[in-house]
Amino acid sequence: MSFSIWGSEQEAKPLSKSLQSLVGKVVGNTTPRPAPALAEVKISECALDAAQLEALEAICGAGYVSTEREQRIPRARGKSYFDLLDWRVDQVIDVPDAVVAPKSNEQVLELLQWASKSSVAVVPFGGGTSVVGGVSPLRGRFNAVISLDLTRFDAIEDVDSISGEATLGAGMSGPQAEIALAEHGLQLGHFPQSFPYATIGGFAATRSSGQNSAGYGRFDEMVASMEVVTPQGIMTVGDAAPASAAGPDLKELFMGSEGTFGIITKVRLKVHPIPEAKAYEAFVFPDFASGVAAVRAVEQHKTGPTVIRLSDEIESATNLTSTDAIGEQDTAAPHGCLCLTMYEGTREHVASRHEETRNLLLEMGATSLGEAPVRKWEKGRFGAPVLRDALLDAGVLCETFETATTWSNVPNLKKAITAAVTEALGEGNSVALVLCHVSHVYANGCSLYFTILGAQDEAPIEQWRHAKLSILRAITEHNGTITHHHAVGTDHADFMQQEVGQLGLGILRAVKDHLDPQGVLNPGKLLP
Ligand SMILES: Cc1cc2nc3c(=O)[nH]c(=O)nc-3n(C[C@H](O)[C@H](O)[C@H](O)COP(=O)(O)OP(=O)(O)OC[C@H]3O[C@@H](n4cnc5c(N)ncnc54)[C@H](O)[C@@H]3O)c2cc1C
Repeated sequence: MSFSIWGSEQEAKPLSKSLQSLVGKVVGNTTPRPAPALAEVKISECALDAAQLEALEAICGAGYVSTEREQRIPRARGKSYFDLLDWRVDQVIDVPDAVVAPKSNEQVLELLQWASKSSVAVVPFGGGTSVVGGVSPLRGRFNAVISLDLTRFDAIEDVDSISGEATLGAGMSGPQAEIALAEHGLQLGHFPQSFPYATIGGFAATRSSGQNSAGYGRFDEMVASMEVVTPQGIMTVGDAAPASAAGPDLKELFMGSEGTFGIITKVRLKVHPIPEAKAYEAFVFPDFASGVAAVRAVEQHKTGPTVIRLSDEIESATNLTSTDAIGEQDTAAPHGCLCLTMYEGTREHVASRHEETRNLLLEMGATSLGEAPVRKWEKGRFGAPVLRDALLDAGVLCETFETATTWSNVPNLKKAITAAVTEALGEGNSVALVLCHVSHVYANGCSLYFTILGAQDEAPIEQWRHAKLSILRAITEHNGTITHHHAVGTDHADFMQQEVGQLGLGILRAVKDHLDPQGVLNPGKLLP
């Protein structure tokens, strides 16, 4: 993946005519702010001396410690709007002093113990798709910082197809994992939009949730156990048995710990047979409220779609679910809210789940649009983020964020967030287009995922920081979570006390102090 954009340069796409016209209408004139070439980026000096680099090489092996720009620059930022803007604003970028790639638990342990003795911070790096500042190379109170790349944990260790479990290396990307499992007729079914680049370890470290979560659950629900290396030792967390009552579940401590408690090196996952059949159907609802009521009914009656998503009126009208047609008049759902559903499983199950879900949705006010809109969405679903790069190059403010709440609070929270972002950007005369959808559902509530488009002002980082603060305040004041699946990183850390309370924060700090007494693991992330 290229350092300053989503995906590779070959995947980059110019803005389509329809998207240009949408931007022109909503945002007005903008000043282009293109990303620099790698050779033009100004970076921080390497703070490690020759003896330290030698020590690192003795641990990881020759060729697995690098201080080259080509290695350090791509590991300096994730893929949030802040991260992508950082490259586009002329400044010296703080990059990790070295990139190291250990290959075994023993090497990781030795590395963490060396870092603890040598006052060097360690930032675990999976796919680098964090959108919350999770991989930023913060030094904290240390002299130097290294990026610990998990790439060499890339093997499928063992597969128990009778029990439906497989152990995967934490550095395997989404596609690597699915290809390896497919050889055994198995599938994980975790498809976040970052699937092409994000890794198994990253999914666990951030409690990721994929687009098929209605069918297969969140990533944390797929984890049976994990191998974790901390400066204090190597451990396996989670149950060898399918369930256990032996006290609190320790794997929960590491899920969502964002590299601050330990390095996840292997994950034992619950997997299932590759589905035999699929079915698709899209619907339109007259408004968001009736759509939300219907999606809730589907989840509470457990009629069983694998994917269910509902766009609000503005997202439906801008055609956001169809990458190549964003901004075109949506002929499928011109007035109303688009709802996409997909079903996977055996032929009989797919047929019965589809029928039961469709009957319920129709009863609750939906009109069927057939299968074409869902097929289009499925085809383009990993491609949309590429468009953000073109928008940023053109000087457009474009970011996404998410939260979750109970069904009864959905209207209240959506209204509060929309008002907060519109007001915050409006103060600087940047009109904001606020799009929203529901894409992860639970019996008691759902996530709300927002996409924002606006005009960048002359200080775009400060502009978005101000807006983001207003959004987080609106979320915490209106009973949302600060993150449903993007995690905390640096961007949400100041709101962790509101999220878990002072006592809760104390528990997390006590765990950190026990496992990482010198505090070298990912300083500045998760914990304020
Ligand atoms: C375009 C785009 C779309 C996205 N869509 C989704 C989505 O649909 N659903 C979703 O959940 N998220 C999504 N994300 C967010 C991101 O992809 C997830 O947070 C993902 O789980 C990160 O995985 P990664 O391997 O890239 O981790 P990284 O970005 O490398 O790291 C994330 C955090 O985890 C830590 N970490 C990484 N690996 C390990 C490890 N092995 N052990 C300990 N700590 C580790 C890092 O230090 C960092 O703090 C999206 C991001 C982008 C850019």
